Amino acid sequence: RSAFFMAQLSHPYMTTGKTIALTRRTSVGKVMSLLLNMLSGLVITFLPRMDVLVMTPWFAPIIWDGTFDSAILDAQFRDTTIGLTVFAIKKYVVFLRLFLETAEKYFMVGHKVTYYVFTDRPADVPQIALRAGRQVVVLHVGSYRRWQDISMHRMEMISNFSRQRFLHEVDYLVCLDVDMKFSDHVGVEILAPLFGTLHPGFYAADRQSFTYERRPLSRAYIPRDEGDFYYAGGFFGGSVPEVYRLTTACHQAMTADQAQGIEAVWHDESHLNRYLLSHKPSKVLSPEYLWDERMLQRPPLLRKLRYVAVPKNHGEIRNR
Ligand SMILES: CC(=O)N[C@H]1[C@@H](OP(=O)(O)OP(=O)(O)OC[C@H]2O[C@@H](n3ccc(=O)[nH]c3=O)[C@H](O)[C@@H]2O)O[C@H](CO)[C@H](O)[C@@H]1O
Ligand SMILES: [Mn+2]
Repeated sequence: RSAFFMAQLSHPYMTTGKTIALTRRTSVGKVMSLLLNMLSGLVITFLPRMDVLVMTPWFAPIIWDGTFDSAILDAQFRDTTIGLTVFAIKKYVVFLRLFLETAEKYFMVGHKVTYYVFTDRPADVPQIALRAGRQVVVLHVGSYRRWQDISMHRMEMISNFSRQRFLHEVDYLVCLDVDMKFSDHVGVEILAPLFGTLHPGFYAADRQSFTYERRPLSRAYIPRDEGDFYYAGGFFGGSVPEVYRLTTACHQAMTADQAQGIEAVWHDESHLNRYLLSHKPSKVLSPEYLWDERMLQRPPLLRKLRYVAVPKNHGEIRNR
């Protein structure tokens, strides 16, 4: 698009008599549309995205297609090892194959990756052909009866394993839901000391309508007049020390809530939102990085769907 614009600028008919001949034969509308076309070329060249917010009020980039150059970033992160944490407890092991197969196609291609698969069913972890420099580490963990407890205890397990081994094994952690698949590039553009992802249901909503925990008794409480974004529980991460701090704090807050007999409305996601309000992420990922095609119509500003929900039958899969 920018090359096309440059060609137009330097084309002789812009400055010769041909221009006059051209305008005479065309309507005002056509001239206007030519001008608009030039203007949009200019906008696309110098302001890659005019249709979306590309920076938070604390100067953290918001990652949308068109805002980054993978060749530059891949060179910057050449010697980086990325750990991906994913939980497949009880019936959720069925999601692992598609998750891992699509991750091999799209996640951090060309970089060193360790998949940390937390499961109570190690025998059910599928064997997947991996690219060079990538490995699967199966971590045998316990289970809980309620799906909410499994979801929440991910914070505790990531915290514990961060201290025991992730700190010594990888540079960054990317913490993901398993009931999802990759469908486009997810690379080092996401990496930062601390990052969260805009929840696809709320990226265009105002803070009053965010589904934060609203009861002051909970440690996840956020009043109506506070809040930057509504972040999704299914995609966050950062450097290992930062993820260690985040998961430890969220686990402590959930333990304190439990002692008060209260459970935050959206469990770990509510606590993640509370944490990221007082610890501003250094990068924010757009909903390209977490989308649900069954729940939402894809708007034109969403040029890529990089990581999308896999439909699941809640009755069949949860609490089993
Ligand atoms: C996409 C997204 O933002 N998802 C969040 C959303 O719900 P979801 O509806 O996406 O929650 P979910 O059913 O996917 O559970 C969260 C995750 O816990 C794991 N799991 C859960 C149950 C089980 O029996 N076995 C098992 O392994 C699994 O990795 C799963 O992906 O809200 C949850 C809290 O309410 C979490 O914050 C999720 O991260
Ligand atoms: Mn999920």
